[in-house]
Order: sequence, then structure tokens, then C-alpha cells
Amino acid sequence: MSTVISTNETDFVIANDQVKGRQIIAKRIYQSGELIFHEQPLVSAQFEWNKLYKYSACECCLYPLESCEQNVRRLCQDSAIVILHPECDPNRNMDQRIVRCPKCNEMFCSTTCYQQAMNNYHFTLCQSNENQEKDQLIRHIIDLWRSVHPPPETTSISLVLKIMAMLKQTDNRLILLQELQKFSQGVQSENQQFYHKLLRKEFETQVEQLRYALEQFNEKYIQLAEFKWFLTSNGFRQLLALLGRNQQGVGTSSLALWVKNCEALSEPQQAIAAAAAATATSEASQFIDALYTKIDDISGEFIDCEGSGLFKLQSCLNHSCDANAEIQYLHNNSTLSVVATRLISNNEEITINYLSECDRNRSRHSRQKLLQENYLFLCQCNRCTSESAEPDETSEEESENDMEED
Ligand SMILES: C[S@@+](CC[C@H](N)C(=O)[O-])C[C@H]1O[C@@H](n2cnc3c(N)ncnc32)[C@H](O)[C@@H]1O
Repeated sequence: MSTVISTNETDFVIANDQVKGRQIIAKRIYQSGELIFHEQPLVSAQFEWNKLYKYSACECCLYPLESCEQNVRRLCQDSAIVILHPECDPNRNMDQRIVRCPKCNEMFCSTTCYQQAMNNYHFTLCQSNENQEKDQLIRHIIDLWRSVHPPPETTSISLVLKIMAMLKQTDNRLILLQELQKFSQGVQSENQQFYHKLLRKEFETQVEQLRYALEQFNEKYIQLAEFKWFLTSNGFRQLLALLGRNQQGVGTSSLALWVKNCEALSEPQQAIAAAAAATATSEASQFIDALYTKIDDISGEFIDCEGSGLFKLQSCLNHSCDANAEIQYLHNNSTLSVVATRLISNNEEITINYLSECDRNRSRHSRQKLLQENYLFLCQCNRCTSESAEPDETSEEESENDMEED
């Protein structure tokens, strides 16, 4: 179940905009850096390819299950690396803290997470060997998914499996189904496009096999009449489009946690420690720079334990090319935080930027093109509206024209 931990009706409200649909409006002033809300996902899962490559995260909350040293050794493929300042790694004894499911050996960061998973979905999905046919079918579904979705993944089939298992295990199926239906649904023609973006046309046969395998899974082990429609050809497209439209990426890592703590070494509590802190920081930052260069060479961009989740409140946040808030994972697990990136006035819409860092400074036309291609909407944010007189040129065309003029 999704739990909004800090919604305060007097802090912000969900409203409806004629063009953009639902939106979140601030009902007080937020200072830059202030936490607006945090929220646990309705459902989340690590990507299947990451798991295959031994990116190790708690099956329930995605907290990293490696020490920082194990993390960098894996990413650099170098078992001789010894990190500086091991005291900055809160996960240095992670091995001893891991909780394993006694039946299937799946790993969790705590007994609480194991219990939560067991109560919500793991009882149904546990591959305990007690029912080999069921275990095989789950593995077949995941393998089929990987065959139609090479890396980088943007969503995980485990989200669908977990939703089905949650519906089986919950005491209140109706509420869970209603929560799912509240996520932005979109119209059929858009859903078709989303679906083809996720799973390209050339994989049509495997996608049908995937749908059929999920249908078998439902019939044999879940027996949910309410879910049958989602496993028809049209329903499956709509289900995957719902995930594509609403899911939020989650990334966790022991390395990031250790880097953050090393950076804090430069903030000595007492002036007398300033010189020692400065030396420690400069040593640490050289070491960190060298590590990132090596990781980049060996593992490229895929550093974090990546996955995705559905978040009830966050999914109401619209995009703006001049956003006033951003998503952070302050607890290094799937609990999402929305943090103000500048002063937000009372009654101002709270927005995030759906574009990657490097695409944010592109021309209005380029940004709108990317949003149209990836999220299927025409951006109507204040920045796009104020730049509407600019020519319909992508950033590349713009710089080519500039070069010709020079
Ligand atoms: C994750 S949902 C955000 C909440 C959504 N408004 C709702 O009603 O559920 C993303 C969808 O919101 C709409 N949207 C978000 N930002 C927008 C923007 N800047 N301009 C126009 N539509 C936007 C688009 O329809 C997009 O597919």
C-alpha cells in the first residue's frame, strides 16, 4: 500500500487543470531546499537486467545490499580496490545485516522489509521450489521480458507480477484496484504509442508470448477475475502504457552514500579540525575522481541499482521546463522525496522536470519534441509559452544555422 508520510492538506492540494489534468498546488511558501513531501511507492522493483548483472538491492525497498567497497569492486571489475575512509560507509558490514527468505534465498535489507514483502506479495511470488511449475513460469516471464526489453530498461515486468500478487494477497482488492485506476490512464491511441515505445513492433510475437504467459500465471496461481481484462491484447497494452506514463525511476547505491559522507568530512564541527578536514577531503576527492573515471571506463553510465515504481502523489506532478522542485532519494531506498529547488510561492504549481539534465537547456522546439516523443504531450509550461515566438528549430538546427551565419 502506498503511504503518503507527510501530506498536510494545508501545505499543498491536488487540483485539476483543464489542459494538464491533475496538478499539485502549494498552499504555503516553500524555501529552496525544503522537503515538500516524501512517499513510499505503491509498488516498486529493480530492473531485471541489473539483477542479472548482480546489482544487489533489497527486493522490497531497493536499499543497496553491498558495502561501498564491494560496490566499486564490482563496477570496476577489480577485487583489489580498497576504499579510503571506510568509516564513511554505513554499509560496510552489510553482509551481516542481509535477511534472506528461508524458502527462496531472496535478499532483504531488514526483517521489516522481509515481513512487508511477505505480507504484500512475496508469499505468492516466492520461488521456493515447492511448486516448480510456478517457479518456472515466473522465470519464463522474466526471461521473455528481457528478450523484448534489452538494457537500458525503463520499467520492469516485476511491477506487473507484484501488482498481481498484491491483488491476490490484499484484504481489500477493491481499494487497491481503485488506487491503480487513479494513475493517469490516457486515451487508447496514445496508449498504443506508449506500448510500442516500450516494446518495439519487431518483438510483437514475443510480446504476445509474454501476455499469454501472464494470462497462464493469472489463471493457475492468482485467479483474479478482476485482472483478466488487463491480460487481453488491448488490456495488456493499456497496463504497460499506465506503467510507462506514471512510473518513476529509482536509483540507490552504497557508493553514492559513501561519497556523500566523504564530502561531509569538509564540514568540521570545530574550527580546530579544519586543517585535518581539508587534507582528508582533498585526498578523498582525488580518490573519488579516479574511481568514477575507472567506473565510467568499465561500467559506463550504469552505476546505481536501478528500478522503477508507481507513486500515488508524485504521479500528479506535472512537468515544467522551469521546474521548481526535484525528485531525490534521501534515504537511499525507494522512499521518494520531492524537494523545492527554488522559492515556491503560495498558490504556485509544484512542478518537476521530466527531461534529463543535458536536455534541459535545449531550444523550446527541441524540448517539446523530446517530451512529445517520450511522454506524448505538448508541453504547455510557462517557459514554453513565453518562448512560443521562437522558431520551430531543434537545438541542432539552431546551432547549424548559427555556424552558417558565422
Ligand atoms: C505523470 S502525469 C502528471 C499528472 C497528470 N496531469 C494527471 O492528471 O495525472 C503526466 C501527464 O500530465 C500531463 N502533463 C504533464 N506536464 C505537462 C505540461 N507541461 N504540459 C501539458 N501537459 C502536461 C500530460 O498529459 C502527461 O502525460
